[in-house]
Order: sequence, then C-alpha cells, then structure tokens
Amino acid sequence: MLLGGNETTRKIDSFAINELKIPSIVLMENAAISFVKHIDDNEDNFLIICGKGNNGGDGYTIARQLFSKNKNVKIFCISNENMSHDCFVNYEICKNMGIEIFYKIEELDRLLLECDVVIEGIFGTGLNSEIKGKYHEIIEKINFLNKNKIIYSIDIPSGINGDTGEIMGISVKSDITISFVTYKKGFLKSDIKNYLGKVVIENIGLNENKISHIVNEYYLTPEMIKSFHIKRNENSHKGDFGKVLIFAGSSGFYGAGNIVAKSCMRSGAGLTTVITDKNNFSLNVFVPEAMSFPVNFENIEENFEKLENKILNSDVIAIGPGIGKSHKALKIFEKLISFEKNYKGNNIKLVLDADALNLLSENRELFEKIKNRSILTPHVVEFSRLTGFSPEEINKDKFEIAKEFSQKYRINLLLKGENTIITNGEKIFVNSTGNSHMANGGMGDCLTGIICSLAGQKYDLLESAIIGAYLHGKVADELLKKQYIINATHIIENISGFMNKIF
Ligand SMILES: NC(=O)C1=CN([C@@H]2O[C@H](COP(=O)(O)OP(=O)(O)OC[C@H]3O[C@@H](n4cnc5c(N)ncnc54)[C@H](OP(=O)(O)O)[C@@H]3O)[C@@H](O)[C@H]2O)[C@@H](O)CC1
Ligand SMILES: Nc1ncnc2c1ncn2[C@@H]1O[C@H](COP(=O)(O)OP(=O)(O)O)[C@@H](O)[C@H]1O
Ligand SMILES: [K+]
Repeated sequence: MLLGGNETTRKIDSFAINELKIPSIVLMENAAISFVKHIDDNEDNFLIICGKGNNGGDGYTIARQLFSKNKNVKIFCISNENMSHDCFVNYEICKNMGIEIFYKIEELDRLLLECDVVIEGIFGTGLNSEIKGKYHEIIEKINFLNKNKIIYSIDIPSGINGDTGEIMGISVKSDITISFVTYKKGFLKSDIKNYLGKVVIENIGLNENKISHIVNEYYLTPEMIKSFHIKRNENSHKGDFGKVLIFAGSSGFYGAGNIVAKSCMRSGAGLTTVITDKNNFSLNVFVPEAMSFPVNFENIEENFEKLENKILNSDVIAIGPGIGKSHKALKIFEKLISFEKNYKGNNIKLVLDADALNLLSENRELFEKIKNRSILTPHVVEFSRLTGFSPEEINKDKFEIAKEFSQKYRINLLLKGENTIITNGEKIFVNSTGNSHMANGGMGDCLTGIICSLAGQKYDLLESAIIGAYLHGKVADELLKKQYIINATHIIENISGFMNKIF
C-alpha cells in the first residue's frame, strides 16, 4: 500500500488530472463510489457535514450517491462561500436534487441527535492551520453528540494533519476513516489511533503501479508480503534453503545465540550453525536441529582456519546478538566479514544486529567490507551510535536519516521500533504490525533469526527484512488476542503456523 503525506497526495492528484487527463470531478466521483461501498446497507439516516474544499466536495458527492439509493440524507453546509470548483458543482447538484441542506449552527445539535450516521468532510489534506471559531465549535459538537452514532471521516479525520498526525487544535474522533490512494503518513503517529478508528484505504480509479514513480514509501500489507513469496520446489533439499552461520551469544548471553538459532530454524532455513564457546552446551538442548561451531575464546586465531571453510560454505551470516564488544568478538566479526563471496561465487549476505552494530560504530573502516551485501537492524539507540544523531533527532526525521545512511554506506537498513522502517536507500517500507506487548528482551534476536533464515531461503535482503518484520509483528498481534505478554519464545513457537497461513 502506498504511504504518503499531503504533498504526495497532491502530486498524485495532479498526475492523474494533468498527465492521465482524468477530470478532477471524475476522481471525486470515484472517491465517493469507493466510500459508499463501506457503508452498511441497513443504515438509513445520514447527516453529511461538508466544508468548502474538495473534502467537502467528496461529502456532497457521497450525499447524492446515498440519496440516489433512497437513503434519508441531510447535509450540513458549513460554508457555501469560496467553495472549490468541484465542491461547488456537487453542492449545486445536491440542491437541484432536492436534498435538504442546513446552514445554521443552531440547527446542528438537533441534526446530530436525529441521525444515525455522521459522515464528515470538513477538512482533508488541505487543512493548513489551527482550527478555530465556527469550525472548532462544529467539531466539538460532533464529538460531544456522538453517542450511539457511527462517525465516518472522509480521507482524514478533520483536524488531523495528514503529514505529521498532529491535532490542529481539535479533531473529529472517528469510528471509520476511509482514506484515498495513500495511507497517510500522519496516521503513523501512535497517540491518534482513537481519532482514526478503523482505517480503510480506497482507490479512486488509479492503478497503483502506474503512480509508483511518484511514491517511494509503502505501508506493509499482507498482500505485499504474499506477493514476495517464493514457492518451495517439491524436489528441493535442505541445501536449497540456505546455509546460515550465526555468531551470537557469549558467556552470560548464550540465550541470545539460542534464540537467533531457533527462530532461524523455525522460520525455515535449511542448515543453521552457531559459532559458540566450546564450553556452551545449551544450544544442543534448546535447539537440537542447529549445529554448533565451537571456538576456544582463549585463543581465537586457533579456530580461524576451520572457520574460513565454514564462512566460504555459507549463504548468510548473522552477527551480533549477545556477542559483547570485546577484542575477541571484534576479531571474529572481522574474520566473518572478510570474504565477500562464498565457494559458489555468490555474495555472502550479512545480517548485522546488536553488538555487531556497536562494534561497527567504533570501527567504521569495517563499513567498506559490508557494503552491497548487508542489512543492519538497529533500534533507535544503536542507530544513534551509528549515525551520531540523538534518538530524539532520529525520531523526528527517521525517514530521511535512515535513507541517507543507507545510501551513504550502501547497506539495507531496518530501524526497529513502533513503526519499524526498512529501506534500501531509495524505497522506504513501514511495518504495519507489532505492539508494545512484545517489547521485551530477546525480541530483536528473534527478528534477526527470522531475517537471516529468509535470506537463506533466497529472498534478497530487503525482502527478507520486510517479510521478517511483518511476520514477527503479525505473530505478536495474533497472540495478543489471547495473551497479554509476548516473548521471543512465543513468536518462535508460532511463526511457522503463521507463515503457513499467509503464504
Ligand atoms: N482531485 C483531487 O484533488 C481529489 C481530492 N479529494 C479530496 O480532496 C481533499 C483535499 O481537498 P482540498 O485540497 O480542497 O482541501 P480540504 O481538505 O478540503 O480543505 C481545504 C479547505 O479548508 C480550508 N481550511 C484549511 N485549513 C483551515 C482551518 N484551519 N480553518 C478553516 N478553514 C481551513 C481552506 O480554506 P483556505 O485556507 O484555502 O481559505 C479550504 O477551503 C482530500 O482530502 C480528498 O478528500 C478526493 O476527492 C479525490 C480527488
Ligand atoms: N511498541 C512496539 N510496537 C511494535 N513493535 C515493537 C514495540 N516495541 C518493540 N517492538 C519490536 O520488538 C523488537 C525489539 O527489538 P530489540 O529492541 O532489538 O530487542 P532485544 O535487543 O531485547 O532483542 C523489535 O522488532 C521492535 O520493532
Ligand atoms: K475529513
């Protein structure tokens, strides 16, 4: 699904009108037809509240669509002065059709009490300043008198800034927001969810592929995830699904390595090997399907010859969770990234997380070794160490900072958090799944395991990160329906079942 702010929406409209030559009034008609599809046929008693811009124009168009289905429709016109052209045309049609139109604010309370469904088209993407005066009063009334009513917002709940999600003084609290063409960037803001209600994105007669050159930001949907799926060949064998080498866990943090390995296996990798201290036997108990590559941490170099062979046999190497920042960890990290290609002549894909990122921040010359073949999966603090920006600065402008970082170092980036973003420096994908009940230790390790597993199964790194982040959050969302807290172990136990469902 396309993701966009007000400017993107304007660009799409302008492309549709000026290049595709679709008259704007046709787009408005299409928007109204798409909107009306979502209204329960049993509803009969509508009040449509219209502003004077194109959002109001949508309102008048929806009003006459419903009226033509013999519904009981009343319109509250906030202003009929300086209407946009298309708004005026549809207002005139409503008048000519004999739909009752009310103008006096004194009548609004009664109208709100009498109706069953309110559809508001006061402001959409054109809201440009703090809401005051009459408009403020009207929105206050809608929110106050909404008991037992369903409130629909056209495009954006009036009062929410489509770019930032900021409430511009006041906003309608909607039950259902039906938005056009793009999932609005402002909808990502966490504290406005109860203003948006359920969000539906509708088409206005444009083919998504034909406008993709205008948009390079996407909000993940199950359809997108499904479209990436690579079918398993019936006569395939374990070697076809990736040899994944994992360097994760160290004394005190063996759990991290075990979680990465188990989530890697459970999400389908062919062969998983974990580099671990020769004295750690927990891996075999926790995930017997995985192999271990025991190293003597007292004398790291002594393992390197055998390790080289292992590296050159790998398709993917995941590095970082629980390895610490010791000199020994750095030495192994350096060794693991020292070969660009494996025996088959393919790039060895790298998934770098946690301490691998901390080591990278302190040894920046290593960036040269990982370019064009890696994904970095920091949370905001790790990303702050990598970029030098504070977490506050990152959160304010994370799309741009993430994209620039990805371009500069030629890496793919997955920035974890409430709206995890994934970028290859050109496109940005925002994850639509996940919840705060999964915010606990080990969750990131589990994501690393899923991503390296998918990378082994021949998804490219960007796809692996997109699918991985989506599945990881989606499993947590599903589990939240029956439990309060979700740990990495819960995700691991359920991921395969969910992959079955989505693929
Ligand atoms: N072809 C298309 O483009 C399509 C567009 N579509 C629809 O158009 C919508 C965008 O329409 P839009 O650009 O006309 O802006 P809109 O949201 O109606 O608001 C602008 C009006 O509000 C006013 N105003 C603003 N802030 C204010 C404030 N604080 N307090 C008071 N007034 C304020 C502003 O007045 P001004 O500041 O200009 O005097 C102007 O009159 C979009 O969301 C979608 O629903 C669909 O039909 C699909 C095809
Ligand atoms: N509030 C939230 N909403 C959505 N996802 C979340 C939320 N909190 C945490 N997550 C997800 O949980 C994971 C936590 O990763 P991370 O911070 O690296 O944990 P750890 O290092 O303990 O394994 C990330 O994938 C993150 O996106
Ligand atoms: K609106």
